[in-house]
Formats: sequence, structure tokens, C-alpha cells
Amino acid sequence: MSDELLKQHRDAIDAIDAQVLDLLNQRASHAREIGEIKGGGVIYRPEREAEVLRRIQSINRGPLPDESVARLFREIMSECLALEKPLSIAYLGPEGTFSQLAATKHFGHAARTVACSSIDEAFRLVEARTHDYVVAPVENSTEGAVGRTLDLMVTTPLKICGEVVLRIHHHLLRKVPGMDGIRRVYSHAQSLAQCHEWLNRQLPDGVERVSVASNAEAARLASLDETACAIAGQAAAERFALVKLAENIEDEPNNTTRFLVLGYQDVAPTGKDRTSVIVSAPNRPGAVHELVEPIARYGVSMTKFESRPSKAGLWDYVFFIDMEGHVKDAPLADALAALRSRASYVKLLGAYPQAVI
Ligand SMILES: C=C(O[C@@H]1C=C(C(=O)O)C=C[C@H]1O)C(=O)O
Repeated sequence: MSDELLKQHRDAIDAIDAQVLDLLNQRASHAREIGEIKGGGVIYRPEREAEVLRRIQSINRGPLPDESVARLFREIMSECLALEKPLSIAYLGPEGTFSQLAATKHFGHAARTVACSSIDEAFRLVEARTHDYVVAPVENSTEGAVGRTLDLMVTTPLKICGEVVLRIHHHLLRKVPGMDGIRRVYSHAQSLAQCHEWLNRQLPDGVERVSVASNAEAARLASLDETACAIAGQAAAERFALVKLAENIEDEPNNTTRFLVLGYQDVAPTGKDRTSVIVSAPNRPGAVHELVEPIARYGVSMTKFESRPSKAGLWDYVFFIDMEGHVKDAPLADALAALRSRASYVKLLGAYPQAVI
């Protein structure tokens, strides 16, 4: 490699960096001006952020991949927004949980993430306006619904204003190397279930499986006890300086969790949205079929249908339905109007941009 050639490229990079820096600060100045125009109103605009990310991907000519440029612009917007007003995001802690990763993936590193001791507490702190948004897991591709989040959605006054999709990798972590002398494995019940087959095959007989409040809590407990190990992700491994005994031990290679972002805010349509509702049907034959019939009739794509006990009466259910489209746009608006006329109860949980990254 010629030293002269190397120097030429590095000089070019230095000059470009100076321009990039200048342009970033120009962008930030506009964001700050926009903050003034908003005049203390809602600062975070998910519809605009989704539009920025989708546009960047559509005009990207490489060699950086679309996903990389979207990640970079995610951080740029995060820093610009923080000049208008720093956001605080409540999540199920402690630090190092997948919920925290999801919060940072969605809001970028300039947002402050606040660990809460339960999903309930995270909702309550945002409902009380102590924090701006809550990020809560709602479903996992292997294990299905997160019941507690769904139950909180029934009563919360908060609206869904975004979604985050996160690939979940689990590792077996321990304070010391080697499998000898392990007596128990800590993890969240969902993660124990997601790694069930691997644990059956690989763990020595008699190792107790102990479910705890979060994976980060599992990692913390394992950091205090050499006879224990934990199933948790990379962030928790780093935070508690644990040794990785085995990597990516999830049974399902595409293991993915979907999180919802909730706050006091309605979101305008972007052209690629999702709408979530809770409905209940009168308890008679064919009622559920009648309820969803308009969704099919108007050609709306239903991306989720989940039932939960309503807690109002025995064998009484509410249904969580996600549909592609925005409640303000046809054909979803028409389908929802028809659905309202048939359901005994409908709650609009929110209409929000589909996850971009
Ligand atoms: C600058 C704005 O405020 C925030 C920052 C954005 C950005 O940096 O592009 C986009 C949307 C908002 O979350 C805006 O509303 O346009």
C-alpha cells in the first residue's frame, strides 16, 4: 500500500468530515428553530421521523447499506431532538434489559432511558407525566403475547405512537468460565421458554431453572454467585462483566420481540402505518366472526388477533387486533366504522408508523 495514496484518502476524509460537521450543525439549528415554533407543544413527531428514515433509505446510493444509513440518521435525529427538549423514556429495568435496547433503538442515544421495577410502574410514570414515553414488550415470535402489557393497554389513557422490532439473542452467562459446579440458571420466564430446548440438551442434570423479574436481574444475581448462571443478552453480559459460556442459545433462530411506544399523543398518517384496537363481542354464536368480517370485506390486512380474558366475567374475552393502515385513511376508517357498529366495546389504542429499522 502506498503511503502517498493513504494520505490522499485521509486528507479527503478530513475535508469531508469538516463539511459533514458543518451540515450536521446546520441541521441541528433548524431542529432548534422547529422546537421554538412548536412552542412547548409535542416535540417528538414519530410520523416525521419515520418519513425522514424512509426517505434516506430511498435516496441512498451506497456503498453504505440502507440499514446503516438509517441507523446513522436515527442518531442524528436523536441529537437534534435533544436540542429541542431531551426525552425521558421509561422501560422495564434494570439497566441492560432488551426493553432498554429497544428504547435506545427507537429514540437513539440522546434520549434518557429510565429503568423501572415493573411494566406497571413504567406505564404509571408516563401516565403521571413524570416521563415522556414508555417502551414495553408486547409479543415475542417464539413465546407469543406479553400478557401484562396487554392487560395494561385495556385501562391506560396512553396511546400507542410507535413500535420497535428487536432481534433477540440470548447467551448463557457466568461469573467464571466452564460449566462445572453450576447449580441454577436464572432468567426471565420468557427467556427460559425461548431457550427451553437448548437447556434440555446442554445443561447438566439437576440444574434448577429459576425465573426472575428480568434478564438483567438474572445477570446481576449470577454476578454474585459462582454456582449460578444466567440467560441474558449482550448488554447485560457487559454490564455485569460475565463470561459467555455459550452464544445465541435461543431455540428459534429468528427470535424477535416487538415493543410498543406509548405516550399522550396521536400520530398523523405516513402511508405505512399500523392501527391497534381492543374490541369485545357480545357472547353469542358467530359474534367474533361478525366482528372481524368488515376487516376482510374492506381488504384490510389484519396482522394480529389475540384474545385475553376480560377480567369482567368468567369466559368473557377481549380481542387485540392490529391492522395495516391508519385510522384516518380509507379503507381502514370504513372497516373500523363497521366494526364499531357490531362490537359491544371498542378502544382505539393508536395508529402509528410501522417500524422502519
Ligand atoms: C425537527 C423536528 O423535531 C424532531 C426531530 C426530527 C429530526 O431531527 O428530523 C424529526 C421529528 C421530531 O421528532 C421536527 O418535528 O421536524
